[in-house]
Amino acid sequence: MTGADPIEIRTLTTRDEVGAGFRVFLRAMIGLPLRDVDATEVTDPGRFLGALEGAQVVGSADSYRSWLAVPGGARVPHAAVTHVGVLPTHRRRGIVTRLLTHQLRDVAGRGEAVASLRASEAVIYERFGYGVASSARPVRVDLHRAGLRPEVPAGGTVRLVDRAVTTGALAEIYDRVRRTGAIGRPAGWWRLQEITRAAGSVPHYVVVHSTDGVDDGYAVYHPVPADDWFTSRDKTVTVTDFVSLTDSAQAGLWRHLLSLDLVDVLAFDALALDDPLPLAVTDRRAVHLGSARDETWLRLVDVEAALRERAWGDADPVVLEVRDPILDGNNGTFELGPKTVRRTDAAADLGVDVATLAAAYLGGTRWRHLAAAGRVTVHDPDAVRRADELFATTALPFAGTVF
Ligand SMILES: CC(=O)SCCNC(=O)CCNC(=O)[C@H](O)C(C)(C)COP(=O)(O)OP(=O)(O)OC[C@H]1O[C@@H](n2cnc3c(N)ncnc32)[C@H](O)[C@@H]1OP(=O)(O)O
Repeated sequence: MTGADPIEIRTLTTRDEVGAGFRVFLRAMIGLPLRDVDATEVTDPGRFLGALEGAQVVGSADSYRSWLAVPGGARVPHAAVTHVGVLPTHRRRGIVTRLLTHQLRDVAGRGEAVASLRASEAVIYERFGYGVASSARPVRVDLHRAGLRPEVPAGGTVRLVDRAVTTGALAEIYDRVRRTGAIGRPAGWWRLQEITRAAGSVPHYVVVHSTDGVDDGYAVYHPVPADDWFTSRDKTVTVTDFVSLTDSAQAGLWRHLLSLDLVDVLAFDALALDDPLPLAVTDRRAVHLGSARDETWLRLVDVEAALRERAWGDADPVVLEVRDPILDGNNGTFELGPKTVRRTDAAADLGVDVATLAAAYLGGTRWRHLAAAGRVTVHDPDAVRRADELFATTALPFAGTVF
């Protein structure tokens, strides 16, 4: 065995192996509850990668097949990367490097043009070509001070839904989401929500909104356990999932949540940085905006395909040189314009690594800011302005899904 590589990277195939991979992730994360879950129920078959030392799984990297909504509304085939972990006994030996490199090639082979993840730490994933493409922030609303302004639309009707019948109804609404940055939620994701809620002692409530008889939004919320909910003067309700397909649904759901009796504080886990809620209340200081944090870490797995899928603003073309140290097929120079995306031999106006391009791809990061940070090689200063116009979007990207 001298010289043999003791670590093998491969797809975990059996139920036992996938379970072992899932437990490696939970152990690596330390603080996540060690749930007694059948991992095959909450993962996509054939996508869970393991690092094996003999028969023992010591590292994990998984993904779901999904889609990503890109500027212009197209949905690009997407790998939602998750369950990445290496046992504390096996760290800093290059295991996750091998897993994530293997995974990127696997995702490319499946024809998925992009991958994204939520990062436990901000220093892990850039080396693998991921960049921060969307941000989010928590928001708290003081319900004793916040009232909706009279101009806010009335909204439609809201009904409380029994938890037992929710997943199908919510998935049907969610599947119509078009916002840039939204991702498809696979069956395993929905199943994990059900299992997590069922395992806890905290009640979860679901309200569905309809406009003219058509369901167009929903919210999932739960009380934050207080020592004594009955007498607490700081009763907080947290909204974990807020989906509105229309302005009517957004307003109707606000109306419901802001008028809950008993509740002192309404907390949203994560809202887009440009969410209009602060604009809709009479007392602006009743809405406390938390710190922005990275949300989508995006990887362009097939740069050319990803660039072709998104819509562009109106500006003269930019010639962009892209460097990708892992997926060689992405290296090259591309002409980008409202009517063209093509490889070219022309001299580049700007040069970036693939992670920096991912940060700009959904319109959530400005080229002039990236250039100011030294992350763009600028051959033609005017191209920075043109790139900002080409990549601009009306709304900031936001996913609103943790996986
Ligand atoms: C999408 C998700 O699932 S997010 C959850 C990610 N998982 C976790 O955070 C669980 C806890 N952490 C872990 O399991 C591991 O530390 C991992 C998975 C983050 C890294 O695994 P390792 O096998 O130790 O990484 P590996 O040895 O391949 O390191 C590659 C490089 O990244 C660096 N690196 C890896 N993790 C970290 C970290 N947490 N902080 C700083 N640097 C890191 C290494 O120093 C190394 O740098 P180098 O190439 O310059 O030497």
